[in-house]
Amino acid sequence: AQSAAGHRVLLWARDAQAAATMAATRRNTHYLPEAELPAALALTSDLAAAVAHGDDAGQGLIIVATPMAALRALLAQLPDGARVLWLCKGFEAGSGLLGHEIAREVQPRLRVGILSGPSFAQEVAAGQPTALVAASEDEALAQAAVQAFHGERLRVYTSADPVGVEVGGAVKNVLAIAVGTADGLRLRAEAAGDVANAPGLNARAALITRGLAEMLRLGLSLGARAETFMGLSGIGDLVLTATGDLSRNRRVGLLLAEGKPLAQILAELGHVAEGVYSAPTVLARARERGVDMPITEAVVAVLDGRLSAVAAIDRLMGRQARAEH
Ligand SMILES: NC(=O)C1=CN([C@@H]2O[C@H](COP(=O)(O)OP(=O)(O)OC[C@H]3O[C@@H](n4cnc5c(N)ncnc54)[C@H](O)[C@@H]3O)[C@@H](O)[C@H]2O)C=CC1
Ligand SMILES: O=C(CO)COP(=O)(O)O
Repeated sequence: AQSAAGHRVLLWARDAQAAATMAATRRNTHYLPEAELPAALALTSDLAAAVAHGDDAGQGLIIVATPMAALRALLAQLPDGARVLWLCKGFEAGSGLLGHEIAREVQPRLRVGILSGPSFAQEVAAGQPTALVAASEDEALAQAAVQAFHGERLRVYTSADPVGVEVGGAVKNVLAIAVGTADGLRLRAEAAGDVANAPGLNARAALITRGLAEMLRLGLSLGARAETFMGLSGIGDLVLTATGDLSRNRRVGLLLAEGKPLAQILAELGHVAEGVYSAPTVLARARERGVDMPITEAVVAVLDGRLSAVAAIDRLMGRQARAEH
């Protein structure tokens, strides 16, 4: 998309063979087979060259489009003052940190922001209409993201709430696993011709809405603004990921409901499902702050193999009655 917008884009891949194959075939057959790479897109496996190109003496934009697990190492290699946006969504496993917290820890002199929102990569690559949000405490950087990416097929809004945008992106992945699991149970029940007691469409709407309440509670406790969760990176991405079958996190849930072991699901997926890695850290950070996140808690227990999908629904339904807000 950036090439199409007329920018000089140099795409870095850590694997030299993969970079060479993409340069020759103009396809990324493993990760995005449907898309033809634009002719103007250059490729390299030389990180220093990619960083120098993206930094462009502080005038360019570096976009980190790796899983969350690679963000820390990449940020540490960027020069002082570089302008960087990342696309990854999650809490770092182990440290439990969000992207902007990692940046503050490893490279406080970067100018940082997040590009997030409901955006399946396949649809973006196909030029299908998409709306995103660029979030940064640095207003000029958010505007630079708009300059770079906003166009006929991609609307980019700005936000000054990176905390809210990152919490939304991280928590919606966990909730998509929950909704995928419930939908998987429904599909199984329908196939067996016995839907009595199975979670249906009512349950899906309840999980999305009560999940949004969990996201909001955690976000507020971390300093986010409430209105961010009503936006593209909150409810927008939650609806997309929880209900769209292109979602890898939703697919993890669908397969958990079939009783498949998590290790097998992840091996077959071939892509990252960030919710699997974020779920325990979301829960840990929520507990630190005394925030109640029962759906997240159920997802963690199902992923750990401590609770079956059916028992998770029963546990959520069996909770004590309370006020909605
Ligand atoms: N695929 C999508 O529709 C969207 C994904 N995201 C987020 O973007 C991030 C990346 O997602 P995808 O690209 O879809 O995942 P993916 O699993 O499909 O692809 C990951 C890519 O990162 C590379 N990679 C993995 N580990 C790396 C490392 N240590 N160093 C350098 N490169 C590494 C892989 O080779 C591959 O090219 C995730 O945090 C995801 O939540 C955000 C919006 C949409
Ligand atoms: O973040 C996404 C869409 O906005 C992609 O979701 P998945 O990682 O679940 O595929």
